[in-house]
Amino acid sequence: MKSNPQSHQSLYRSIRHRYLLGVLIIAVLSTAAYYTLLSSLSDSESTAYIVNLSGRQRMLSQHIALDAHRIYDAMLAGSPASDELTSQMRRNIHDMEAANHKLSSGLLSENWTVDLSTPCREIYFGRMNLYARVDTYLNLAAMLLSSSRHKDAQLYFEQINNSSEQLLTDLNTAVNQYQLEGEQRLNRLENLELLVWITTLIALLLEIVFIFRPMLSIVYASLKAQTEALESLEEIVESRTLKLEISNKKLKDIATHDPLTKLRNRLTLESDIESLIGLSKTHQIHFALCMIDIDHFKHVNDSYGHQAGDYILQELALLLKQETREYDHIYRAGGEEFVLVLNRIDFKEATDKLERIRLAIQQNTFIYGDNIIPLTISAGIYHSNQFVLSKVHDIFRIADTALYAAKHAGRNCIRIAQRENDDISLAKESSTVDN
Ligand SMILES: Nc1nc2c(ncn2[C@@H]2O[C@H](COP(=O)(O)OP(=O)(O)OP(=O)(O)O)[C@@H](O)[C@H]2O)c(=O)[nH]1
Repeated sequence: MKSNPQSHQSLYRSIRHRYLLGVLIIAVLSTAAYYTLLSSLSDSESTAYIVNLSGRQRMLSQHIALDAHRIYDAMLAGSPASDELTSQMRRNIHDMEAANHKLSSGLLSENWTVDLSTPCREIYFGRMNLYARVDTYLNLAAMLLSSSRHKDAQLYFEQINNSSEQLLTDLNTAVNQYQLEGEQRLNRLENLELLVWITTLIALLLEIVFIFRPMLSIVYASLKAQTEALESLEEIVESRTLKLEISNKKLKDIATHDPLTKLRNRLTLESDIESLIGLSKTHQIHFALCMIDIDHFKHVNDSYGHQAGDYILQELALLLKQETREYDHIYRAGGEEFVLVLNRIDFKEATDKLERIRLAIQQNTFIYGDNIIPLTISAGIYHSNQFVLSKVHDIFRIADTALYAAKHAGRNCIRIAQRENDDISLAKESSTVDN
C-alpha cells in the first residue's frame, strides 16, 4: 500500500479549517460575554451612584431648610447663629450645588459621564424646572446666611420655607425617576446577559453539530481506512508468506525427495546417517543400513517398457513402506537402488527383517497391464555394532560391498558385512537364488 500524502494534506486542511472556525466562534462569544459583563458592572455602578446622589440631594434640601429655621430663630432671639451652624449650612449648600450640577449634566466626574434620559431632562429643564429651582433655593439659603438685616432674612426665610416642601416632593420625583431608570437598565442588562448565554449555548451546539462532529467523523473515517488498509496489507503479507512457505516446502521437497517414488533421496540420506552415527556413538543406539538393488531391472524395462519400470519402482517403494516401522526410513539412492535405514534395532533383528522384506518382494505379485512381472532384490546390510565407523562414505562403501557380494552370489539374497580381524567378511545370510 502506498501512503497518500495528498489525502493526508487535505485531511489536515479540513481539520485545521474547522478547528480555527470553532476557536474563532468561541473567541467572539467570550469577547461578547466579557463586554456585556463589563458594561453591566459599569452601568450598575453609575446607577447606584446616581440614585445615591439624588437621594443625598433630597436629604440636603431638608437639612438646608432646617438650617434656615435655626438661623432665622437665632436672629429672632437676637443672638447670632453659631459658627458651627453657619459652616454646616455652607457645606450643605455647597454639596447640594455640586449634586445639582452633576445630576442635571450627567458629568459625574472628570472621566465619568452618563447620558441623561428624556424624563430626567424634563424634570431638570422642562416644566418642573428643577435645576433652576434648586439653584434659586440654594441662592436664597446663601443670601439668608449672609444677610445682616432682619427684614431681608425674614424674606429669604419665608421663601425658603414656602418652596422647601414642593422642592422636596420634586426632588423625590427625581430620585424615583433615577431608581426606575436604574431598574430598567439592569433589567435590560439581565436580558442581554441571558441572550448572550443562550446564544453561546446555541453556538456551541451548532459547533458540535456542524464542526466538531463532522471533524470527528473525518478523523474516524481516515483511521478506519488506514486500519483497513493495514489489515489488507497484513493479509497480503500473510498470504504471501504462506505462499512462500509452501513454495519453500515444495522446493525443499523437490531437493530432498525423489519425484517418482516420493521417497527421500540420497541428499537427505547422507545427513540422516551423520546424525545416526552421532547417536550410535554417544548413546549406543544402533542402526542398520540396507543397500537394496532390483535384480535385472534392465530386463523389466526392456521387456515391459520404461513406464512399467517406473510403476515397479513406485510399487516397490510402497511395499518397503508397508514392511517397515514408522521410525525406519526408506530412500531412493538412485536408479533402481534403494536404501533402508532401520533405527534402534539390533543386529539379529535387522538381518531377519531384511530377509523378510526380500521374501515379501519375491512373493509379491507385480501386475502392470496384462503382465505379471516377477521381481527380486539383492541387498547388502551394514550394522553399527559391527564396526567403529564415523564416516558416511565408509558406511556406504561397506554396505555397497555387501550388496555387490549378494549380486555376485547369484542375486535374490542378502549379504551382511561383518568385521573379522579388521577385514570385512561377508556372512551368507540368505542364498536363495532365482535365476
Ligand atoms: N523405468 C526406469 N528405469 C530406470 C530408472 N532409473 C534407472 N533405470 C534403469 O535401471 C536399469 C539398471 O540396469 P543395470 O544397471 O544394468 O542393472 P540390472 O539390469 O538391474 O542388473 P543387476 O543390477 O546387475 O541385477 C537400466 O536399464 C536403467 O535404464 C527409472 O527411473 N525408471
